Amino acid sequence: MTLEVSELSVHAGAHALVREVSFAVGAGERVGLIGESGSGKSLTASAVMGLLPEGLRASGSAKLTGTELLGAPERELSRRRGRDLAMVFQEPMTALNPLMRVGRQVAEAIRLHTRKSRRAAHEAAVALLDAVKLPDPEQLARAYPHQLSGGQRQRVVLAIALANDPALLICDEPTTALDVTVQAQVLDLILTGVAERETALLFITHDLAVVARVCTRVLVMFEGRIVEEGSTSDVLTRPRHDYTKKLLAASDLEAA
Ligand SMILES: Nc1ncnc2c1ncn2[C@@H]1O[C@H](COP(=O)(O)OP(=O)(O)OP(=O)(O)O)[C@@H](O)[C@H]1O
Repeated sequence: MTLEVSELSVHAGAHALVREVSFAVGAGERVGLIGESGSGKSLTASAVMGLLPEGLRASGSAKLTGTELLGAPERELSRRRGRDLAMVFQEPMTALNPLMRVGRQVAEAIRLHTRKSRRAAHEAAVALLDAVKLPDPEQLARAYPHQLSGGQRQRVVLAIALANDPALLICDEPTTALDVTVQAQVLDLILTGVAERETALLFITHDLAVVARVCTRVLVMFEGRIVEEGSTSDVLTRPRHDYTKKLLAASDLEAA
């Protein structure tokens, strides 16, 4: 298993926000994490990445390719983030440096984890910008983030995330801020990117139509726990838990 999470809890003092969550994601597998706002999806992902907000504490276990992430020293975690473990969040500007040309940001992500020369890293960066279907990538590499559209920025973030062929990609609402047509293009790029690399994908969203398009398996969170899991088609057509039934009834999945 690429990612094995077992009995993961997140506490704020004595208050449990994530409660003994266990799941696994295999190489090349695409797993959705769904649930209403506040159910604990983002905190589960943050705990795995070692990026919990100040004051929150994780317990249990989260192993990436067999090595424990929880409680690992920050130096070890920052070495693994961007190399074995990459993420894409909702708002691309939080992941990009506004003062640095985008090509250089992709190249630096490569150089941080490999011994490539500056020139080789630049060439690899342009190839990655091309792979995420940015127009005229050689030229675009010289742009600053504010010169790009939201969809183009998220493509740059995806290029950075995939730059070192990570074992695991975590996406937290990566297309929620984008127009519907741009959303579909970015989802397709995520699908292609993980398929080419056999990357395990953990995909957080509250959009069930997105889950149906992207994920083969789905986990449903409610009040900090996983209350249901199964293949996407089973969960979306024959939900067992009352909460999942309500989630489906409230969604516009049939219209999508
Ligand atoms: N730093 C924090 N301190 C205390 N409580 C927090 C903190 N961050 C989040 N929480 C609480 O933890 C719970 C789970 O939050 P989380 O962000 O994981 O939910 P979510 O399912 O990702 O929701 P959303 O879809 O809105 O992002 C919420 O009740 C939230 O208010």
